[in-house]
Amino acid sequence: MRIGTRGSQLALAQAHETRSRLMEAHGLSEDRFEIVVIKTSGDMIQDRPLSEVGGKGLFTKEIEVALLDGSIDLAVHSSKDMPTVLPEGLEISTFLPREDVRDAFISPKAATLADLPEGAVVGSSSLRRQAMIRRLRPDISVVTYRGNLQTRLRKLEEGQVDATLLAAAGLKRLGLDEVVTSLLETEDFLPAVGQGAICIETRQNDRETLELLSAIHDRQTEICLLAERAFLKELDGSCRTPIGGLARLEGGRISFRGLILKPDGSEVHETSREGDAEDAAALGADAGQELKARGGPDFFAH
Ligand SMILES: NCc1[nH]cc(CCC(=O)O)c1CC(=O)O
Repeated sequence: MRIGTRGSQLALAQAHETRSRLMEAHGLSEDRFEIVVIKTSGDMIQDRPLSEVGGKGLFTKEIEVALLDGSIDLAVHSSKDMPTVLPEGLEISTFLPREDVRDAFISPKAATLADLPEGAVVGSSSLRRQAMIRRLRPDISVVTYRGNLQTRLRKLEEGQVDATLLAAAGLKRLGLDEVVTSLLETEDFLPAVGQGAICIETRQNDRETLELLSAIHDRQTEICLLAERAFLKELDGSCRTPIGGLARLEGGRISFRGLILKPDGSEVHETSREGDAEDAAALGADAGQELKARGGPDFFAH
């Protein structure tokens, strides 16, 4: 079985986690799996914010080509990086149990975002994080900041910025939890849709692979992601719109919160829904439609 992945350290950690879970679930040895590293356009472009190049899909296209032509059998992704519309013939069939969904605050200068001194510089490449920071701390200057996790942490150490925000889940998977200064609670700082959830993309009707994967699938995560991705799909018009969304499942009930922001943080529209787990997708879509209407056309125009 061939497992396709990007070559970043985070992507490799996620591919290894998937392989370990498959080995354990089925009592298979490591040599039954080959990890195939695929370079994507997103990996090759390092000098510009991805939102300027075309955003989502940049980390998946080449991998999806490999899935479709049969050179890999499954592809491991961060749900957060997945477009809401997939190529014909492919599907997200599997979600692993979700990691911590929160954003982590990392700084040698302050314990929390609120404690940063006036005029501090925060590095982030995420439009959502940039807009949320500007909304909470209009005095802070936000600079665009790309590169892999290790590069970003080094820039922080070198003092090029005073703080940065990264997904707690990615840091955990890399064994870098100890760099986290504090965690941003989701009440104040809503994560990206899909944050913390590894998903697996497969060919539709590839029975053998789907059967193998069903043993490691997490239904709870799938339900939450159904709501979040349906929400995102309604708003997807522009990848330059900062969007946050999070669903939680408890006792068969789903609760969802979503928001859209202006990039400068000057305007925000937030909504929430509660309902039956069975209605996850409809509930997310409904929340997305509400925010789309409230934001109006100019909210999404750039
Ligand atoms: N866009 C990059 C990306 N895609 C997924 C993660 C973290 C892992 C996850 O959310 O599952 C990250 C890095 C980050 O946002 O800090």
